[in-house]
Amino acid sequence: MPQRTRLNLPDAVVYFDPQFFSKEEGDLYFDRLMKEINWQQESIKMFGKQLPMPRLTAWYGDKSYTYSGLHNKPQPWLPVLQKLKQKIEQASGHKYNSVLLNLYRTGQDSMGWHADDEAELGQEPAIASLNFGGERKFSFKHKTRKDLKPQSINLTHGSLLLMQGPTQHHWLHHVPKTTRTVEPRINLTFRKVVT
Ligand SMILES: O=C(O)CCC(=O)C(=O)O
Ligand SMILES: [Fe+2]
Repeated sequence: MPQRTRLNLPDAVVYFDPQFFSKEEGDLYFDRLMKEINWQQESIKMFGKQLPMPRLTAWYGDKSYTYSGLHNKPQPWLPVLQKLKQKIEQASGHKYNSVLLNLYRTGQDSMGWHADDEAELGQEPAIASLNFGGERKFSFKHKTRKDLKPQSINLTHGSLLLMQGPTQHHWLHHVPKTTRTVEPRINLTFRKVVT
C-alpha cells in the first residue's frame, strides 16, 4: 500500500490510503455490492421509540455480534466479500471474520458518534474500513482530552482506513449528515469477532 499515511492522532494508530482501489475497480465493486448485498432497513430504539436507522446495513461473516443494540445474525460470506477480505488482510496484516456494510443513500444518511469498542471485538481491535461511491466526511473526537481538536478526513471512492491499537479506547468517530448533494456511498468495516 504505497500511499498509506498515518494520521497524526495521539493515543491512536490510524492509517489512510485515499486510493487503495483505482476509480475503475471501485466502480465495479460499488455496482456489485449495490446489487448483491441483502441491504436491510434496521431500526434503533431511541428515547423509548423505534426509529429507522439513517442508513441501510448488512452483516456477513462467521460469528454473530451485537452492534448498536442489535443482535446481528450474520449472513454467509459472498464471493465478492471474500475477495475484498483477502485483499484487505494482505494489505493490513490482520485477519477478519466479519464485515458490517453500510449504505448511505443520500447526505441525510449518517452515523452518530461511537467507538467500536464492544467486548466481542477484543482489547485492541483492528478494523479495516473500505469506501466506495460518494465521498463523505469522517471525523475523530478524543473521548477525554478536550485540548485535542476533532480531526476530519474525506473518505474518497476506493479508499481504505485502518484503525488499530488503542484507537477505539480513546477516540470516537462519526459520519455527519451533509446538505451537499452526494452520490450514494457504500462502506464496509471488516472486523474480528473474538467471542
Ligand atoms: O461509514 C463509515 O465510514 C463509518 C462506519 C463505522 O464507523 C462503523 O460501521 O462502525
Ligand atoms: Fe465505527
